[in-house]
Amino acid sequence: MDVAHAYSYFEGIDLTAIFIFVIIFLATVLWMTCPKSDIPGPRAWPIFGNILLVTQFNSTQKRVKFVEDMTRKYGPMFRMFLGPYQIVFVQGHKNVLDVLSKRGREFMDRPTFIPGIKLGEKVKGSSGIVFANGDAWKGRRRFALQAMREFGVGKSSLEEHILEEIEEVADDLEKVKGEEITNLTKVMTTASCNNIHSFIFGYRYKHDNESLQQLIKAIEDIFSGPGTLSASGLFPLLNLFMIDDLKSRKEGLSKLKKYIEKHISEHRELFDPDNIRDLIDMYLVAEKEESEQKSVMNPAALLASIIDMLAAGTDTTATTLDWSFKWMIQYPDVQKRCQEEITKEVGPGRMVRLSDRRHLSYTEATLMEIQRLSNTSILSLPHVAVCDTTINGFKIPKNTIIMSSLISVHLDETIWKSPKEFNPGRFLNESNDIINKEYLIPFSIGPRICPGESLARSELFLIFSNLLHRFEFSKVDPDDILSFEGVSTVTTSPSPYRLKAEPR
Ligand code: HEM
Repeated sequence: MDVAHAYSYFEGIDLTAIFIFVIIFLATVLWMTCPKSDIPGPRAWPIFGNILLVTQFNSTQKRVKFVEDMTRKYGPMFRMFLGPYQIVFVQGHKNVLDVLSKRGREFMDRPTFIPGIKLGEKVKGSSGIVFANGDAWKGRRRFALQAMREFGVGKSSLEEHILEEIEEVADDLEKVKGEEITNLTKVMTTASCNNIHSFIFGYRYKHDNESLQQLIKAIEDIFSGPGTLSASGLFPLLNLFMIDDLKSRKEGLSKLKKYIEKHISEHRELFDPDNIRDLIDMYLVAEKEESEQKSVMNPAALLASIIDMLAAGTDTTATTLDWSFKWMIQYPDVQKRCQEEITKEVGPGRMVRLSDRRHLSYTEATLMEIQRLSNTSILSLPHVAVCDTTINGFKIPKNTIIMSSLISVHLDETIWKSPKEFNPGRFLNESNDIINKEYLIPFSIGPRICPGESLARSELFLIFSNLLHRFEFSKVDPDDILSFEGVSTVTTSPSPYRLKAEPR
């Protein structure tokens, strides 16, 4: 067709009208395919949703500020879309307790359909506890709690292990007495990893042991990544040019897997049903008993559950301890009052034991205040709506991902007077009894509440009180200005700081 012919072909057709029609058609298609929601939030695009914002949320170290900015724009309940998946942020004690506890069963699953989560489970070889749902989750979680009762919390063997650990931490601090310490995080990570290690594998390492340091490095790799709601898990091409990559998490998981595989095969070889030594032996018993239910207890699930417990139990506890001493050097009067209480109730000649806890209310209240303000896990872990439901009048379709802001409960002005102030006294009444426990939820609440809570609380209490008993912690220079804004990866840790420890 020559040009003259082509021109005559369009003669009589209004090209402007066609152009407008095409634009309207495309705009309608775009509008119809945009993810929609009842809940306020930024405009989401077809296919991608709010991928850039989600990436920003994952990679920003100032996650608290990110959530504050979004709240200012869209209100306390807002949403973003990771591709087609809606993520709803729930804030304030009323809504958070409703979602996690009162109607916890409606929101108790994990979003295992998210590619970032699937990828992690693939590396592990199975789901363990943290990202399992249904009967598999229930069975393994029940097992972990039972093992903790058997070998952990309340058992003198675990207390002895923790006290041994504290002796080694004290030796480490003694070696640098009066000098500037900038790596308290490392000391605390070593201690908490060793504690959980002794519970799972039946023994602990000396601090300078190479295997222990490699184990810690693997756990750090898992926690330094973007977390599970990763944009690059959904669109792997993004790995090429975004910081939001999953590489370190994958590497950490593979290293942990290798380490644990070696221990499991050793346990299988030496297994003696009349001498159950640790969590792995217990699992081998359960595995045999549950042979009918291979989907719950099987070798891959054992391995994945151990990875979960090692990873979940190390970084969280260490980070809380790291925060604790930062608060203590900022508030020397609180530190002094804890020390006076410990000296009065325990005396100078022995270590603090778990049985001393009920006499050390002020020290206990101080740890509670530290957890309230430190918020190691600001948004808990993702949950998912298991059915169509509502939150605070907003429609929540099945499979909506829910991020419950634990920090918003801890800073809720309707519960706490001057919530940003550090004041352990808010957890004590006039008779020195602990109060206001129900609104302190650093371990979350409801069906998914952290199964390691009792173990972690024992560790925190023993390490914190014994170190205060032995050492005076202070700023290196009284003029040092400390920031209490956290740095977020998977957990939220204190920004780097320096301190010194002098034997008392
Ligand atoms: C200070 C220390 C700790 C803190 C602040 C903490 C906090 C949390 C939080 C907020 C969750 C998410 C709960 C939810 O989804 O609603 C969780 C889950 C979990 N934690 Fe901890 N945790 C700590 C120590 C531990 C320890 C020592 C263990 C080791 C046994 C552990 C094992 C787990 C496991 C396995 C889960 C997943 C539970 C499930 O999905 O059913 N945590 N933790």
